[in-house]
Amino acid sequence: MIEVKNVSKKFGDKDVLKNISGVFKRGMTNMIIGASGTGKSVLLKNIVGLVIPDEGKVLYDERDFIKASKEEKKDIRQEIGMLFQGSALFDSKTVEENVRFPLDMLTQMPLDAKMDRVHFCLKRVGLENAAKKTPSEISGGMKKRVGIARAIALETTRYLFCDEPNSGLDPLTSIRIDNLIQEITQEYDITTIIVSHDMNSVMEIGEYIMFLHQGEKKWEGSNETLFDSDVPELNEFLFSNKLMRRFKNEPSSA
Ligand SMILES: Nc1ncnc2c1ncn2[C@@H]1O[C@H](COP(=O)(O)OP(=O)(O)OP(=O)(O)O)[C@@H](O)[C@H]1O
Repeated sequence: MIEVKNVSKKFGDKDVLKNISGVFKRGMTNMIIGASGTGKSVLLKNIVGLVIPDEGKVLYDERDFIKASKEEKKDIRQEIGMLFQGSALFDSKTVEENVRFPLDMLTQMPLDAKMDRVHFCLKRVGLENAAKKTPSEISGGMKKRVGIARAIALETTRYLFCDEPNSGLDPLTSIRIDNLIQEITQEYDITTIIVSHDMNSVMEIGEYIMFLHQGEKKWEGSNETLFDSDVPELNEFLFSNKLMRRFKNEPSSA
């Protein structure tokens, strides 16, 4: 579980995050959603320690990340897997070398054990036959899978952060990636936080959703309750496209 308590952040005189609190539970796909420029990525950066909040706390299973010693921070970082926007793979390395990268950087494991782990992770994401390929030889969806395999390569992974995991993917591949992230979250009992403005993803896997608007948390809930809200900013966000407006105006056939 990750708890964010009263987090605020200013850049210059601009309040980018205003007193944000929320609980991201273990074994659940938690999402931070909102329009562009509303503070989603800055909140994620505050959670992972790339940005230090001006005020507030970030607790990793009760461990205060901001106040933690260097050693404690190192321990927490070993438990974090990141799936970056655009996958961020090394083009010159093979798929297998990309997945091995965190093991090379952060562990003293013998090579045999590393390779076993790499192949286990590649198998889990359905890429056991692509181990020797380079990123330029595989599709966008496969690259995301490599990114997921790399994010869970460390056996210590307890937290998974995904920044726009579906960017650049077609809707069907996006849903497959969403489902894979959700399965892995449940299977390994990970606390997953996904930053997204993809409504398909939100509806597919948004078990806990935090909606940000201009740096403020305006709503929280699940994909089950998303459409019951009377928060104008959320409704404006949800019904910003024609398809959703049509869905809103169609009487239910149920
Ligand atoms: N390092 C920084 N210095 C100054 N301003 C910043 C910095 N990082 C982000 N901002 C500003 O903070 C605001 C929120 O940015 P953020 O990247 O969190 O938005 P976002 O909701 O993730 O948007 P998008 O969906 O487009 O990625 C923006 O106005 C951005 O310009």
